[in-house]
Amino acid sequence: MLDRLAFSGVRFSYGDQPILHDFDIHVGKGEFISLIGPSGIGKSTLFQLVAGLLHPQLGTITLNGAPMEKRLGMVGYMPQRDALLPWRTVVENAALPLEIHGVAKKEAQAKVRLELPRYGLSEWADAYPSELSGGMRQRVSFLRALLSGTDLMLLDEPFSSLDGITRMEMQEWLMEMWQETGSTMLMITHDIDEAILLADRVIVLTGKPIEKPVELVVNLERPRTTAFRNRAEFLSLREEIWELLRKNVAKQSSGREA
Ligand SMILES: Nc1ncnc2c1ncn2[C@@H]1O[C@H](COP(=O)(O)OP(=O)(O)OP(=O)(O)O)[C@@H](O)[C@H]1O
Repeated sequence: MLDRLAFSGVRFSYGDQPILHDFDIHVGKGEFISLIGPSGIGKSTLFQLVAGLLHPQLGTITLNGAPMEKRLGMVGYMPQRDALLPWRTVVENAALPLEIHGVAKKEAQAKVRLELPRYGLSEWADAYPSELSGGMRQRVSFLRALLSGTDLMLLDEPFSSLDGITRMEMQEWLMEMWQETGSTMLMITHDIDEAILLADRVIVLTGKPIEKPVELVVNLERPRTTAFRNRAEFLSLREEIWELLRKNVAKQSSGREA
């Protein structure tokens, strides 16, 4: 089967600061991939390359096996903070990508209203972002990204601004949405437990430039709940990822001292 997304031999640098060197990843259709790595390693740069906002200096990025120059609009993007427009209601915010694609306003908003129940937002259709909780705002943001008409979603630390309890609720909710929609998801997170709980594979990004990402398969059945965190397989994966990250941080700080 064709990869939904593939990086082959990708090289990218900002001036003389190398970020990726001969970088390969392959993401299958419908997979959930978590990307984890230390701050500043290049995770957001990776997303900008996927979205076509940046271009590799060498190598290729393909969607469904085809190299695409213009990928903007072919991926849905959910940022760390919801970036909802404060002067638009829930329905008006979520309908935005449909309107941009030329769907008439009335029709776009009717489509959004049909979706709201499974986002737990039926009662909030005409509310403004300032009236919503953080979790609700992120659900609107997710719906908006999904309505951009693609099944390839980039989630950039989607729950980092939420409190611990809401974050756990949202993780379970996202797993349900992923299973319902069959979307392909790439999620950046700094949270090892979140990375494992949600993903089929965790890709650990280390090194400067990032060269050979370490990929760990999460062999836990689905559906999963946050209680899976206590399982022996989960704990051993967590230890393995932490070891990889710790080694890398230690290497970087000894490099700085040298
Ligand atoms: N437009 C740019 N021009 C020059 N350097 C940049 C640019 N954007 C990012 N960088 C640098 O590239 C490196 C990787 O940045 P990036 O934001 O991709 O990392 P990150 O892993 O997403 O970081 P964080 O986890 O802190 O969000 C950093 O050292 C950053 O300072």
